[in-house]
Amino acid sequence: MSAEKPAATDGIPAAVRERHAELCQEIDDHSYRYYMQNPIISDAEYDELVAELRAIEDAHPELITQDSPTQKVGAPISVDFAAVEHLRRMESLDNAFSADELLAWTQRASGELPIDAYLCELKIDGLAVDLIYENGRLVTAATRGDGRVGEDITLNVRTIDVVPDRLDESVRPAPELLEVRGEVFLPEDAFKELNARLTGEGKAPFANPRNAAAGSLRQKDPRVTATRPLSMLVHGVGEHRGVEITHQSHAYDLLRDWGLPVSDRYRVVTTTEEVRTYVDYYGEHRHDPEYEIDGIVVKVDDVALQRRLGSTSRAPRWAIAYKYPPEEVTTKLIDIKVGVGRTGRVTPYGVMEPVTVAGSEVEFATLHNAQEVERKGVLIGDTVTLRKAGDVIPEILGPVVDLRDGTERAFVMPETCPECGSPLGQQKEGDVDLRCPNARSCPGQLRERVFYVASRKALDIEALGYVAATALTQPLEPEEPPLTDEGDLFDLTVEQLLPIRTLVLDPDTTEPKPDPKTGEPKVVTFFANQKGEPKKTVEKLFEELEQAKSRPLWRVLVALSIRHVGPRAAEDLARHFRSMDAIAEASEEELASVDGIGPTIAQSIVEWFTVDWHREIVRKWRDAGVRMAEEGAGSGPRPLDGVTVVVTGSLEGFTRDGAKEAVAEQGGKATSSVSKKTGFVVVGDSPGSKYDKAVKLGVPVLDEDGFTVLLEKGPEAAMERRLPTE
Ligand SMILES: NC(=O)c1ccc[n+]([C@@H]2O[C@H](COP(=O)([O-])OP(=O)(O)OC[C@H]3O[C@@H](n4cnc5c(N)ncnc54)[C@H](O)[C@@H]3O)[C@@H](O)[C@H]2O)c1
Ligand SMILES: [Zn+2]
Repeated sequence: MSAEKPAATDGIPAAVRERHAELCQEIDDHSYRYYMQNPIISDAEYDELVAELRAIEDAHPELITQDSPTQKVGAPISVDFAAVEHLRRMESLDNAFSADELLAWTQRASGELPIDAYLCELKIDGLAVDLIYENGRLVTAATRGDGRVGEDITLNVRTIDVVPDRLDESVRPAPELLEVRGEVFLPEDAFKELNARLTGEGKAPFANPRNAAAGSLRQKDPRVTATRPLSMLVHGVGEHRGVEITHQSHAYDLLRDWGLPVSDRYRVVTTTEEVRTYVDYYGEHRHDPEYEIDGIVVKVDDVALQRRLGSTSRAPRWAIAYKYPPEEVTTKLIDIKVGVGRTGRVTPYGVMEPVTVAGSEVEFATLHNAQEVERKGVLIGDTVTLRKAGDVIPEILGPVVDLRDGTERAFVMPETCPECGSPLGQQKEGDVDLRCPNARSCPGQLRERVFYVASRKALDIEALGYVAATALTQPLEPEEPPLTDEGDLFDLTVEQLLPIRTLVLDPDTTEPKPDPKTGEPKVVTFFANQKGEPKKTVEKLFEELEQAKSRPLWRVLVALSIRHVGPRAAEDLARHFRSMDAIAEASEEELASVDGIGPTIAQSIVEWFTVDWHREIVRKWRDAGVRMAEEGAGSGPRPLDGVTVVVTGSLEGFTRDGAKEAVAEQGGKATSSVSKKTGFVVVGDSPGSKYDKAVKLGVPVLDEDGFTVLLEKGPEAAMERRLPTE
């Protein structure tokens, strides 16, 4: 190739030329690792390198050679496998990194040719595999390799359950020749189990499901592959004889009939707007499939038009991959610390070099328990793959083992509570969790419980946030905190609050936040201003505490932090027993006989009420005027408490206002605009954009019958009546 390179006298700055060469080398190295071993950078970082290379080549097309990573497909092939020449070239895909880029592509394509339909499908993050069936029998399976020649992995692919050895001929006979393309992947759960098994055997775990799938499939010994629950979905046809294929979707019908695994998540659409809807839908439902996806693929459905559009050196012009913003990044796991929660559970969490993923900066990720740390096989000091999906909490997937340098060390679960020093223990034999037994006065547990009393799930006291909870339970000054348990919460006085000075703790880690000016831990007088007068928040706090006293009984129950008693169980208990006393006096059997209350909850409640200081909390709250019983008939928790409902279109049995009143009567709120917080959207005849919005946001949709169920039986029963929206 070097002979083709233009001489240095062509005006390209030497630095650009050098960077170009460096990028080509670096990208080739990463490709080699990715396809042959395990990658050491995330796909997003890799894509950035490629984008930089492309930008240089766009500015200086003379630098482009056939050898550039922008011009070729995939990887070399390993000597561990025999080489197989593909009957038809296996291509890569061009990428669009924004919806606009994608739509520009569809608009350009439809401008050039009379395209009447696009097929949209998920871009599975697995490995490309080529299957060849001759007269219905699987004869070869191969990796993509460089697109022309791949590796023979027939024996390994035969171990995959969903790949038929013989095509099913019950609907139609198999063709003489059929080359099928698809993606092999390891389902998410199987990935987790595999890593647990590997670490249990003292072997290196995988960094993410895609690497695990590749490592499992490209085994020299197919017996090893057979132990890995790989799966496959097919998404294309190469060479074929003895069958006519008119459309991509037609191919999928045939493949499905022949017993090949075809996804049922693809859609054939006719407009650009529908392409966008599909992209948006899976943007919100990215984790519905059991495999990882990194984008969606849009293909021209008509095969004759595909042929007319043809291919570049590495990718078809009739398809494009839209990539979702990356959710997986790599970062350094600096430390593993432990925190103590509201119920005394002590949980390890990873402290990482801060990294931006899915639009937010992530620095911490829970690791649940010591066993989980072991199962994931991560060491302190590892580079790890971190995933943050939407508003889901960030998760460490696994270590990048190839980057270890020997300085990494294993996490050891501490034996004492990080907040109060009490020796940790299991509550029951066989528990995976370790707990701090010092429930009443462990500052960590008390702070978390007080914070929880104020949460939306419980008494909803906005002015009592994490700093206030810290200030009340663990101030720097005065020495005696106003609260030594949550019993005195409703008896606080302004005089108690004003002298308080407190650290500002980070709710995620319980570590002090630094003062940006000094770098020292930040200390505040939370309730008093500089003159020592109460701040606005004090008035608000007392107002909200007053309001909290008349919240429904079930919320009071939740606020007590009885293990296993969340909002749902609390509602069932309140509805059945109607007073705190009745619940406190009920036997385990009586409790367990209530609908929705199992033996675990029943036992936990009885145990809770045997503790003196617990009963004291109830007594003090009652004395302070906190509601301890449902008042009169019909004023109990209603099925739609806290649920917002939007009714759109016309219903037969209700007028617009009638429907709203019916919702309000059951404790719900009828609103007119759909948001993520909407509980249900009820659609009558000719619903409009609200229906589309509900589908887009994943809000459950009900018809009129479902609405009646919602009013009579509540949200849970209504969920079972939700309309399919896919
Ligand atoms: N982390 C690393 O070090 C590293 C190194 C090399 C490559 N990579 C990753 O691989 C990508 C490049 O690989 P590529 O050339 O395979 O391109 P690609 O993954 O962007 O797209 C092409 C491939 O998508 C697959 N695919 C999945 N679902 C499909 C569907 N429904 N229809 C058609 N094809 C589908 C096909 O196997 C096809 O070969 C990079 O963007 C990067 O994300 C990462
Ligand atoms: Zn403790």
